Amino acid sequence: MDLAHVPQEGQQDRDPATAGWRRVSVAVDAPQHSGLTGPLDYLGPQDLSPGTLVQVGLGRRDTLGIVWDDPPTPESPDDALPEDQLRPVGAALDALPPLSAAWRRLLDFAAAYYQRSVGELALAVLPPQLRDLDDTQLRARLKKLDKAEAAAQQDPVTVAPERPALTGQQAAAFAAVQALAAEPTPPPALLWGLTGSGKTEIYLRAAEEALAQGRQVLVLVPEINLTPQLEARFAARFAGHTIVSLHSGLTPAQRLRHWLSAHLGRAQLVLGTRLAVFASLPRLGLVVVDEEHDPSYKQQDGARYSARDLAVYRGHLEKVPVLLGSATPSLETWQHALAGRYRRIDLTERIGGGELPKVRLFDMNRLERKKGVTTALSVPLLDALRKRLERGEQSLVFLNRRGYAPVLHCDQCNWKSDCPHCSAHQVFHREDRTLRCHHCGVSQRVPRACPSCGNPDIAPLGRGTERLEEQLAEALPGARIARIDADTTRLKGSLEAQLSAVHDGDVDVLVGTQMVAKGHDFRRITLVAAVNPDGALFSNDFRAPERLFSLLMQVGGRAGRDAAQAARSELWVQTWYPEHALYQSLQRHDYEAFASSQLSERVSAGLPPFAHLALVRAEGRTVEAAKEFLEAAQAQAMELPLAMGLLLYPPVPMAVARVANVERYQMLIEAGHRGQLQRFLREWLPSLHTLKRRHKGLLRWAVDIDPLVI
Ligand SMILES: Nc1ncnc2c1ncn2[C@@H]1O[C@H](COP(=O)(O)OP(=O)(O)OP(=O)(O)O)[C@@H](O)[C@H]1O
Ligand SMILES: [Zn+2]
Repeated sequence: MDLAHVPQEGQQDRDPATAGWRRVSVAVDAPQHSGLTGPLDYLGPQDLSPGTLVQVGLGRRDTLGIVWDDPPTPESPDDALPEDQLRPVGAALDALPPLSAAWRRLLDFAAAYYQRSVGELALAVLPPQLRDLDDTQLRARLKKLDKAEAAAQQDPVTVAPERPALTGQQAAAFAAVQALAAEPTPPPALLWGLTGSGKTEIYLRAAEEALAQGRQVLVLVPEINLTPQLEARFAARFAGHTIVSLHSGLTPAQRLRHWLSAHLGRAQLVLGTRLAVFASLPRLGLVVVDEEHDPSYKQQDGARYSARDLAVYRGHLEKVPVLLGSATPSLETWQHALAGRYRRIDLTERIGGGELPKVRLFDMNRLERKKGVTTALSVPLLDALRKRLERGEQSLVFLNRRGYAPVLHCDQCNWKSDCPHCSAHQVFHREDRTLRCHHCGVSQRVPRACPSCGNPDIAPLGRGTERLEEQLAEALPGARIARIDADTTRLKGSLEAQLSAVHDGDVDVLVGTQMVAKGHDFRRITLVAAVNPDGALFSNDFRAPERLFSLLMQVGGRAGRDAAQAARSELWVQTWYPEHALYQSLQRHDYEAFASSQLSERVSAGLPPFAHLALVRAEGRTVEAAKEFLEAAQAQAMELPLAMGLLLYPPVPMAVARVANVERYQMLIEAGHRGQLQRFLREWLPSLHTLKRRHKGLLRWAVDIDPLVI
């Protein structure tokens, strides 16, 4: 039943205050499972423009809504409630200019594509504080914003910022970007450039151009905290301009302020993470997506959108250029470029003649195997590290696993530190003597003896960054060793402090997870070593090799950025499989060869970008609940004519099947055409809401379109 419109007592007697009002549609946060997907009809004044924020009643509560576009004329009069049964809208937030038609079309598209209700998505991407303010309070906030901006205008920056002369290649790339911007409907562009080839300078120039034309620029980055340098470079280049950031680390008040500044057209530059793709920008002129291949552009809960893909759609909608930058583009983007749908712009040389590090594939099979000897730090690697120390150069040791050891183990009874709530081990963290589950977060003190047999000799198995740091300290006495991972950077500002210690040369050997791989412009690193990267070669996850290749290229790209040292820069890969095609391409820095071999595997396996996937996940109190729901859902799907030609795989447990005592199952759907998949889902998914009510042990289900991990 349409709860929003249950006529309240007395409502039929039309209030004279609403005389002459008309039918308006309003997007409200009605979650999908209530069965209301589109905007709802209300009564509103004649002059209420689409995009205005209004208070409306929804069921028994009041909520914020957005006036959407004119309600469609219903096909039959029965489809719409008669006007005298519609509820009138409440107060409007008039202080705020309406959200633009382009913004509403972006939301319409995203909601339809990711199978969410438009109101739920639209309200979720607005700053949360907007819901709590009335028009008067909002006016006060706007006044404060005016004051702050007037104060900033007081000391205008007069000195023009320094900017380097472009290299020949950069000049050509920039000319290509300019040509793109001049087209009436610019296609998206892939800026494919080696690490350290000066991509950022191209973003800066392109931004300058757009700003000069009075347009706004949106720059998306994967994780803002990991790239303080990029932010600093934009801030330095555009001193005197209004730059705001949008990401989840802001306080609610900051987020509202920054959002307002963008919405009012005052912020000229918006730098943000994936959620910023939904920023309201009335004069958008350019979108940049840095490190476009990065998995963090994909939202992992709620509406699981890809900010990269939505950025491309937004560019198309608003006819503005979208620059996708990467040294190792996602295979989706690469394939678009190969097919000519995206324009490709290449930067093939490092700035200042810096060379890419020489890649050494270190064959672990050649090591003498002795029990108890650590293989993470092979003798030749330690020698190489010592050499750097003697020369006063820096090294980076990369291991994508935090903690001390992934598991504690008793070799008498074979006890392992399993998480009681998840199908995963608890990771041993030595620093605070805890066992912690990285899936559900549960943590406990390390037991003194084996909880199962009492053996006091329980030992860590395997190695994380914490242990690696300890082993390095033993092997390299006197070396200044630092570690950067999610554990050492929990406190606000600690990452920045640690990064600047590296930049200032206060660190000899840096140990870290993928956090150290991202765009840091370290100048003194001449050796990068990946000590144990093989795991991804044989993963079930078809994207694992792609991620490993880009991670290694990216982390290797931290070495040799200073031309003077580039010649002796090395990337070491300790591997049991030196002949593997992935490593062979890596050794030649040959992304193209890697991409082409991956793409041919994907063609034959029927995987993206040649097929389109959707994943339905179900979580239940029991395995049966989750599994049976998906089986019933599949049976319903089979009845639909639209399922013809689609592949519906049988439900299977997720890779980590149990998290926090919840059993997780998933079911994959594969289609040759995007449109076909979309039409099928639109028809099928609504029936799952009803189905859920019949499966009592089912906690929730969700759909993930274009899932990153399957
Ligand atoms: N034309 C230029 N002249 C001199 N220095 C430049 C020029 N362009 C860029 N640089 C400098 O070269 C270094 C590398 O450039 P930049 O960081 O833009 O590369 P990138 O391709 O973005 O690298 P990554 O992908 O590794 O982040 C930076 O220190 C930058 O300031
Ligand atoms: Zn757990």
